[in-house]
Amino acid sequence: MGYSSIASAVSPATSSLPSLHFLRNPFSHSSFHHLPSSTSSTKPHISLFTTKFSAMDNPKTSSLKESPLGIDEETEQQYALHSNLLQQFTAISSIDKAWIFKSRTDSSQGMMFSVSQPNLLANNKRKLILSSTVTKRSDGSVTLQYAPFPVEVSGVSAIVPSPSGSKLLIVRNPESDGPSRFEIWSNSYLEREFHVPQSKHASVYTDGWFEGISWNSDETLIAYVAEEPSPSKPTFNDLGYKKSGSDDKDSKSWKGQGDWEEDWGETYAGKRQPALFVINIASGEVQAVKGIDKSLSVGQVVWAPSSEGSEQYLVFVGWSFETRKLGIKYCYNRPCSIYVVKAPHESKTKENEIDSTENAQALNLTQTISSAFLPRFSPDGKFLVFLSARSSVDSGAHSATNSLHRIDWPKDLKFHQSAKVHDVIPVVLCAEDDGFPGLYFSSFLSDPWLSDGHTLVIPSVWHSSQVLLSVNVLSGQVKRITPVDSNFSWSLLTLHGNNIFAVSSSPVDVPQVKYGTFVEKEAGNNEWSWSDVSNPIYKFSDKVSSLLSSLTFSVMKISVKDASENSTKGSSKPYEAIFVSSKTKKTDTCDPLIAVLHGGPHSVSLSSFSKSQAFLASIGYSLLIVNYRGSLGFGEEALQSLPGKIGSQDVNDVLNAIDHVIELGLASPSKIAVLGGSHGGFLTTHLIGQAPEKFVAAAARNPVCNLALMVGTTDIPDWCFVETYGTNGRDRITEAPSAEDLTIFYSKSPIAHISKVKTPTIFLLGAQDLRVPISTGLQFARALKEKEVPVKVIVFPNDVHGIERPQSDFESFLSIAAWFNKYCK
Ligand SMILES: CC(=O)N[C@@H](C)C(=O)N[C@@H](C)C(=O)O
Repeated sequence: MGYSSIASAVSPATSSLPSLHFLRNPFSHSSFHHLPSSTSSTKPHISLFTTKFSAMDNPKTSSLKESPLGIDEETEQQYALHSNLLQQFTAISSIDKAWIFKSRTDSSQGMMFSVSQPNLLANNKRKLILSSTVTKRSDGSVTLQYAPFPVEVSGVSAIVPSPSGSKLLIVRNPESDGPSRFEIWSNSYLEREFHVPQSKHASVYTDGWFEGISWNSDETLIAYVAEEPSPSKPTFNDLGYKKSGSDDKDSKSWKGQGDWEEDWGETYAGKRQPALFVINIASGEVQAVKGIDKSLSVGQVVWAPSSEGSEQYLVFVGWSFETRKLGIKYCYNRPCSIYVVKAPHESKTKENEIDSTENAQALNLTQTISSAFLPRFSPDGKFLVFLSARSSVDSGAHSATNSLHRIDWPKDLKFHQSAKVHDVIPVVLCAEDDGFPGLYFSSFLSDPWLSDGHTLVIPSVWHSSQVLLSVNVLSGQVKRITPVDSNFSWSLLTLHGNNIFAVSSSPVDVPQVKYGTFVEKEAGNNEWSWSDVSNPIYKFSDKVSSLLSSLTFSVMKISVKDASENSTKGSSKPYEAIFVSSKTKKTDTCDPLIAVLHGGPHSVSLSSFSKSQAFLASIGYSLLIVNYRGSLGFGEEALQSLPGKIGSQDVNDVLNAIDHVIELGLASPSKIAVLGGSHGGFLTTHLIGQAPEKFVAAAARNPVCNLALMVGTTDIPDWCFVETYGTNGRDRITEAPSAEDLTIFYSKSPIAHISKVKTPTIFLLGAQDLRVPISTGLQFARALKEKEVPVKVIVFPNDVHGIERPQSDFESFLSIAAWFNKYCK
């Protein structure tokens, strides 16, 4: 999710740990240094309006001096004042993943942590691996002994241990048109290395959505998802067209562009056709899986259980589309199904070629449900469990409450399209006060099972926190297994048997690794017990530590103001806001307040650690992070109350939450700023138009300011219809909106209120954003400038919707701090 809606797990860290670059270890490659696609450019950002209008203000209202650098003196001072602190926050590492391996001895096991840390200078993320040994003490607790140093891994796109833990697959994706590299490591040596050329396939998907990399049970084959080779392009030379078939490159010919093909939109630029492949790790032979209709994009592949001598099958998710591919990032409303297909096997034909075509048509196992993804087999292979976003598909909302399902797997491998789909956890419409609000998650561990073989452990959003749940997939019983009295957020790292490693954090507490185990009490009264274990990277700056210890947070319930007789029960229940403030009240006056608004709108701000928010709180702001109705984690009725009412219900929920803290004496009405991205930017720019007296400063990151402009240029025009009209809007979706549609889009947009805006506003815009194209933010900023409202715009030329590249993120929050300090202190 974007815009810190779900902050990543982060650990205390130090930037002074040595990084070892071994020439030949599993994670480094001497000749190939992979950078995430978004990190390759070092071009400076373009700050619009910097010459004529100084770095920020309108010329008529500002008397700021312009420095030769194009930065005014005040901004320079602010940058100098806060940049070092922001760097210290930026340097805090995140614990991204962990793997636990089979026992070395009865009491100890090997474990590996993957940790990342932004590298501002290189504008990429440093990835580190730290090994450790877990030792179980007689009292049931564990200790972790880490290797003395982490190892930096570069150029690695995916790390996937084999089921037995005796082999490790390392995938290195090409930067441009080189091959994809597969390395198979065994203990400490490289067993095999294969280079798969672009003519076979382009990059392997490691995006967390289409991604699926799966070892078969005897560890001889790996199934994975990769981009199909690009379609051939016409070649021309000085005589005209060069007939196809000749791939020769010479200086006298050139490649044309060929037909344009739709891709999957935001963050998937150029990704058109994820397809299935299997590599044999003895021979390096790569086969495309046959029998899958070309109209399907596929992902999330796993091997079906197999017995010796029987055929092997693959289970995967397929996404189809009608006339165009609509953006898929953050959009769970794209219909998808689970399929089964025979895995390719090598049988020699007359011509001695590998043939894997017979009887190979993929079968859709979930035709009765509009969405089925994240397939996982039970350890005994008797059933297949999957998640469904059918509420989202059926309503058109981009994300909604999920449900969990089960199919019994046929022993005789005779598959039926009409396989019975059992409901394990249905969609929760309206939760009892402290009851389970429904399932909200979109990724699983590859092996999420407790030792009984039928209980899953999953993370899920529960109001403003992420908790861990156990789900018995036979009985449908759901239990919250992280402490009920904790309002921290938890994420799952790995589990083994009934032992869980997780990370827990809060807005004012850096992530802490936790160990959880199942304590068997009297019959039927088993409990989970949680303890702290040492963090993989444990040192961070004393300054950050002391600033964080001066902060506190609470989760507030806010009563709904506009509930009517027609409102559903779920939409009349209180929503929540996370309030972060200084522990000590220094004077009679309150600290200035920033209302922080997530995007989506069907996303959530979690009670987890976010570096940028902690930085703003540390420099003297209280934060009110509002989970307005429509957010994930509060049941389906509350979520579905928003589509059709954007720009009013959500705006009023935020104003109501702000009034709540003012009434409690926690904020001063004259010192309120607002900050949000995407739909949170829609709210930010709406609020300064609809409540112009309320806000003294605003910051909008890739904001939706004009739906009438966005609808024709975004990768998700359907979103504009559904959020504007509600579920009925699905019938109006078209590439050619009518004049009536455009009028309604305009009237529901922040731009409709522009004449009232007077709040100084900073805009942070990613020029590569396909979701909310830069034109909508620029139009609003230019209109404000025309009205002589103080405006600053920073455009990040190589950033997409999330503006997450380290230098862009750093400059964004430093500039937001400077802007707020100028107008809101
Ligand atoms: C579905 C979607 O991407 N909506 C955008 C307008 C938005 O608000 N995006 C969220 C997810 C974000 O935080 O970027």
